[in-house]
Amino acid sequence: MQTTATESPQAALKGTKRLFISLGLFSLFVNVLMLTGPLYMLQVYDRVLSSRSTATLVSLTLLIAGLYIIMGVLDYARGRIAARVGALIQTRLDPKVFEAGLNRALVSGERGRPWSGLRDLEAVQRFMASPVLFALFDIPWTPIFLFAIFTFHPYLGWLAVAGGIVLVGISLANQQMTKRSTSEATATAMVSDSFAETVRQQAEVVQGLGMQGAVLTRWQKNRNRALHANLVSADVVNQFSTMSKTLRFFLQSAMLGLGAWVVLRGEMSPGSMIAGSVLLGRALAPIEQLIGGWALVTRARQGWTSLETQLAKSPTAKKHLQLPVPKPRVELVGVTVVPPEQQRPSLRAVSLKLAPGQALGVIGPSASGKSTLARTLAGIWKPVQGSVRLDGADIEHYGSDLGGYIGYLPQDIALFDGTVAENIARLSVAPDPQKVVEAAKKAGAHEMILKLPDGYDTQLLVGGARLSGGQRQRIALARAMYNNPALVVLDEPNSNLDGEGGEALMHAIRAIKADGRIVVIMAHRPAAISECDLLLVLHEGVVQAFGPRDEVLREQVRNHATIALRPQDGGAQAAAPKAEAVNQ
Ligand SMILES: Nc1ncnc2c1ncn2[C@@H]1O[C@H](COP(=O)(O)OP(=O)(O)OP(=O)(O)O)[C@@H](O)[C@H]1O
Repeated sequence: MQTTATESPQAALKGTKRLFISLGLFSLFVNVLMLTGPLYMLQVYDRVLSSRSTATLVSLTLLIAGLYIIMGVLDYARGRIAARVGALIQTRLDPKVFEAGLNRALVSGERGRPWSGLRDLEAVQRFMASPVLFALFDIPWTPIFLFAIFTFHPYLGWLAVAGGIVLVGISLANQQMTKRSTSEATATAMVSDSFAETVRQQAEVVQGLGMQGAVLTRWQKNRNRALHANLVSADVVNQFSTMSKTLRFFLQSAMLGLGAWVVLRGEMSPGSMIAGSVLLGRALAPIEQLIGGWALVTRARQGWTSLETQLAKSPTAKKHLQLPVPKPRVELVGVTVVPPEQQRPSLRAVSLKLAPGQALGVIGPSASGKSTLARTLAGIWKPVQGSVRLDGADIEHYGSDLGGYIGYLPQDIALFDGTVAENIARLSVAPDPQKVVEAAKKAGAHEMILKLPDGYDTQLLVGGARLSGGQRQRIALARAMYNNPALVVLDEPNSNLDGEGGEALMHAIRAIKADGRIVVIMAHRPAAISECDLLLVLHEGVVQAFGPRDEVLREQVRNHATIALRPQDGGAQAAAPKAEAVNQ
């Protein structure tokens, strides 16, 4: 059976039909073999006891022992098959669900929201591996067992049918009453878990600002709601489970009682009386099992539906013809960008061209669109209008290869669980040591990394070294430089750097330029643009100026001086000559 990744839950079921048919066949044999118990009793009571033949008893017992062994093997086999179908579905859907989680996180508004994808999938897998699934396969046999009871005596048959109807009623009521509490328990547990995770990640802020009490109260609110919903659901399930169990016990005794009465009337043998009672137990067992495991069924069903919606919403990466490795030429043509889930563009009609070996500095006040431009250049946000071109091709046409051609250093740096080398190599399975060291050297981080406890093999995050903000930023810079990307985008690269780190950054920018590649630096601090040839000034998402750095700076200073010197009631003209003078 292929384990290739699929795009939807339905597609994940492809090819499993045969496995489900074999589950049905195994269940058929298991259920047929279940008849051996009642048949054995029938024989023992009606034949052995009356004939007093020990030989018949021994041979019957040996026969039934063999049949029970076969039944056990078949039951075990169907359990294995079902668990593997569950695992197969999970393996097939895992990549798509994981990707859907990533896509969802890219939509800013969704980033902090709890996401249930992987848990939904696990719920489906758990259900497939549970005996509750077999209750569904066994239920079709209930009418057959009931029919067998009818063959003993219609009275017994009717009693069994009545009992069955009451149990089905109980199971439907159970289903109805646990639906709401189960989904509430799932949703609130997710919210509280996700809050706990955020708090754990921000433990230092929580400690530093004395927020422990407040976060605990907030977390407990949802936690308790989940607990309450779980309790309600467990109580209901327990209540119905007990009802059904008691009813079944009673029915089995009632069956014996009714059977005895029928035997006394001479209308049935004593063996049928016992066999009828056992058959009744078998007929009702799947219903009882379903009632007990209903929470699992509901959760799996919710998970399946939720996966269908989530995966349908998550865009599928288009297949692209693989383009050649791009040369470092970048062009923005009328690029307008609206951040995800926002209405207003944060970048409007930006056009510019960058040639190999050029460094562009982007400046502007807070919220002027610098990070938006960085994300757009890195292909994270797509323009609603215009296009970003790398070596003449729209960056979208590079598909998933794009990341390899671009180096991106975001404002919020995240390193991953792994060694320094693995982090620099962007978590590739087999990092190329030469390329790792080359990137670190170009980023001016090599010496700093060598001083770490295990150098490039220093473990980061889980159980590993705690790095300073500057060290993290320098490793992230090396990661952006890995494999010599045609375009390197640095969003506030010097926010955490000291003098040495700042010098390393300048070294990195010079290295990119010397290689004839392109670097774009979003900057707040003037030091970061000292190596830039070009400067772009953004204001409220609009280009205010673009051109050679010194020209743009001069223009900016002139404008600034013009505004600063402009009399409140006068015009710019009056101050202009003075501004000129300022520039000279
Ligand atoms: N993740 C996001 N989701 C939605 N809107 C965003 C997001 N990031 C930024 N914006 C919006 O885009 C606009 C431009 O923000 P951007 O981060 O690009 O500015 P910036 O110039 O980088 O600011 P700063 O210098 O403070 O980092 C802002 O109005 C902001 O509300």
